Amino acid sequence: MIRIECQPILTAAEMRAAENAVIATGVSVETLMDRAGTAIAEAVRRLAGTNEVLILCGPGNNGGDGYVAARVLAEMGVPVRVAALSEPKTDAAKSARAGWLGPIETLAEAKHAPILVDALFGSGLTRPLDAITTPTPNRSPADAGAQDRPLGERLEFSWAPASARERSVVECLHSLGNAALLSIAVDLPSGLATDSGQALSTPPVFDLTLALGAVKPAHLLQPAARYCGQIRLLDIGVPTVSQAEVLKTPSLPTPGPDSHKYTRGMVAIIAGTMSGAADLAALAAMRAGAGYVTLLGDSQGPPHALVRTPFSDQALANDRIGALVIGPGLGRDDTARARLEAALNAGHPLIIDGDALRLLDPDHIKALKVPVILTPHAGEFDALFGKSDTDKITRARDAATRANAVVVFKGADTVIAAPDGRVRIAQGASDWLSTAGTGDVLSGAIGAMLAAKLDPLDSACAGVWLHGDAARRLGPAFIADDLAEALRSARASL
Ligand SMILES: NC(=O)C1=CN([C@@H]2O[C@H](COP(=O)(O)OP(=O)(O)OC[C@H]3O[C@@H](n4cnc5c(N)ncnc54)[C@H](O)[C@@H]3O)[C@@H](O)[C@H]2O)[C@@H](O)CC1
Ligand SMILES: Nc1ncnc2c1ncn2[C@@H]1O[C@H](COP(=O)(O)OP(=O)(O)O)[C@@H](O)[C@H]1O
Ligand SMILES: [K+]
Repeated sequence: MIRIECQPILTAAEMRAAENAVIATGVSVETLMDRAGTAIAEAVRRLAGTNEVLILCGPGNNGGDGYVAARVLAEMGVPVRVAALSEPKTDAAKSARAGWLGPIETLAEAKHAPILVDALFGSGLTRPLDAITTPTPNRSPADAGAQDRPLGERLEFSWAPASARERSVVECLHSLGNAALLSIAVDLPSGLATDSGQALSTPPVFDLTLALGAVKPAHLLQPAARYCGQIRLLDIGVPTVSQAEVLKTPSLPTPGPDSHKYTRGMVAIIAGTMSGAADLAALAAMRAGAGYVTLLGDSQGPPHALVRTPFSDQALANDRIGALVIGPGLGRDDTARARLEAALNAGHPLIIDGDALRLLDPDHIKALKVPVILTPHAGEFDALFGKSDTDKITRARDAATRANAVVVFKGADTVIAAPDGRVRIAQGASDWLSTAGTGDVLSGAIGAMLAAKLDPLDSACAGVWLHGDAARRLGPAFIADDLAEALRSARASL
């Protein structure tokens, strides 16, 4: 089981293409399925201890993985039962099922077990689960005494139309999941759309999801990600590359004997009508490691290390400024517009956030001659780039190209895109980030990275990583001020 940080993220089609490339070298689908099922079995055995395992198998290759895992677990001596939704439909899944010599229960009548393994649907799901008319065998395993049969004795049933007592797949999954001590999803919890991260049906929340061969968008994008629990990758010997990767721990420069405040990087923050937001961005830039932070505009109070200067074109003309943050608490009045115009013309690398995003359009941003990082939340993104039903990765990537800027599309599933098509997706940090001012903190943290001369994509990634790590450290009910302070601990952990 491999941690997913830094791993490539593949869509369902990209994963199929990667598998097909391996198959073209002479490796059969059955071999890949065997590798997947064996890796699942090994992971499950480590977690299950002596507890009984129930594996739910669907009609496709996800179900095939389940049958292989069941066979391998049984060979290892782990108590394991199988419940199926229907007969397998693919050749590989049929052959995997043939390798399982134990009984097969119907999903609708499956008895719960302490360890639940969901191999109903994976990356092939295209419709909601509720639309499935679950066929049930015309002779139930209970009637046939299937539970009492020894391993090795085959039960053959023909599949008949649904009976009146049949329950929906979603209902079965929820009740089996609730009754389990540990629930594990194979590749994805059944019900999720691999590429968009939409929940076609609502699965239960799993404890662990074992991604097969590669991380998929649904492991990280909301709402799907909330159902996955911990995510670990299983290697099935399929080489993968992608322009999209899971956000990694940054490697950041630390001061040396020759460092001084300006070599560490100078960040300027432009204040506006709500100066608290700019204060938060400034504090964040300082705690993220900037050597010199100046706030241009009106604000008061600690920290004393923050250099407060009235806004002026002259203050803005300081050529030591390595990153200029504009937007947090800026307002949208005439003064805000004038400050924004001055900021865009100042020639410094820019982080554009909050209100400033509402005062601009993509063409205007594209025309800028300096590196630009945009940090919109969903509302600001829609206002700037238009609403769309397309998935968040595509939207972020298209926006980055359109504005020729790095786009940090924020949320519980922050997607960072560069104009060249590279994408990084953050693993969910803390839902307690849903509090006022945390976005201001992010813009300041990114400012510190850009001023330290990281390239714009790396700056955005490092800022998002520090922000998420700081939030995780704080636990519940923190406020944005705490978050800015905690960036120091996040940096110290590197
Ligand atoms: N292709 C390969 O080489 C490998 C695939 N693997 C597994 O295969 C999975 C993908 O397999 P599949 O493409 O067969 O897809 P799934 O097993 O995810 O199941 C989808 C199958 O059910 C049908 N289907 C889709 N939505 C449905 C619905 N709502 N109701 C009823 N039927 C529906 C589809 O036609 C498809 O055949 C991966 O998630 C992974 O677990 C692994 O075994 C590794 C090797
Ligand atoms: N569950 C969540 N809900 C809301 N924000 C979240 C969540 N998880 C992470 N975040 C992060 O919290 C920050 C919120 O920023 P933003 O919406 O701009 O707030 P504000 O404008 O009050 O500063 C973003 O960095 C976002 O990615
Ligand atoms: K599954």
